[in-house]
Amino acid sequence: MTRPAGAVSTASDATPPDRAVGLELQDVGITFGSFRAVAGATFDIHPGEFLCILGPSGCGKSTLLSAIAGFVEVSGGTITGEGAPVAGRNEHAGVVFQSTEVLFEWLTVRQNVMFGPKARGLSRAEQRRIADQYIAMVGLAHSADKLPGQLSGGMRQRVQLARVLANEPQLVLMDEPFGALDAQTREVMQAELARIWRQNACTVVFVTHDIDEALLLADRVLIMTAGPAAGIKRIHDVDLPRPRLKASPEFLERYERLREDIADEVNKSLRDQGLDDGASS
Ligand SMILES: Nc1ncnc2c1ncn2[C@@H]1O[C@H](COP(=O)(O)OP(=O)(O)OP(=O)(O)O)[C@@H](O)[C@H]1O
Repeated sequence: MTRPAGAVSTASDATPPDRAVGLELQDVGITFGSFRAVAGATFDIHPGEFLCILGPSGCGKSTLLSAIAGFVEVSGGTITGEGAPVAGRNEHAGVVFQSTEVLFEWLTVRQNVMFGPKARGLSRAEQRRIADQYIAMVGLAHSADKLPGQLSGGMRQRVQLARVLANEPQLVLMDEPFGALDAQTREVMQAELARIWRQNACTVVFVTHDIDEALLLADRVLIMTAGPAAGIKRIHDVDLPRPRLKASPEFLERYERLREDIADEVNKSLRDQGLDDGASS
């Protein structure tokens, strides 16, 4: 399928899937020793939605995502899923990190992706079927027998995505997964992710620095305040039909709204770091 440059095709009319999970965060606080990273974070994650989290560098986006994943304990408030508190590792969640260092370098692409299905105790035939399905989905069928060290950065990121998706998580948590990619690979990956999200009918929470990326992908964009004690500044509904075109007047108008909203927080954060305000414009 040919798409205009910069367009990401996602289903705006996708029916909320039965299997997708939602979460409710109520007055969540996260501290590291005496340092309050996040305070008073209250918001819902809707089942089946694509939620992007934007905020100044260092404000607490990864920390919040880690708490949702259950990697970091909350020091106050609650995170609940389907009415029950999420305790410990969130079993519904698959996490995609910015770094691809989490790949097993001594295993082939296929073996990396088979890892989850194998851990779930599926038969070898089933492990391979699932792995090959997700490897094909991220466009790496021709590289299934290669080692991660033989792949480019973008291909490694796709292996990581396939490995997480092979666990068929109901909730996919992504921490700037495309941050290290060149612009062109990033666009391809954004489109691929949008397609997989639609096809797998899962809930996605996606941390990014990039307003364009958030507007291309998200149903809603959550803006965090500058830290310490970062909270939720505002949540924007992205009421744009898909596919979205970066150059369209509607897109640019939303972009400006988000940019204005985030600018104060970025400036505050830069001031706190002793950097010039002008650098953020
Ligand atoms: N394990 C930790 N121990 C102590 N402080 C931490 C720890 N993890 C994060 N922090 C602090 O919490 C704050 C939020 O960090 P976090 O990595 O969540 O920010 P971020 O918004 O994801 O940053 P970036 O945009 O630069 O990736 C920072 O001040 C950071 O130094």
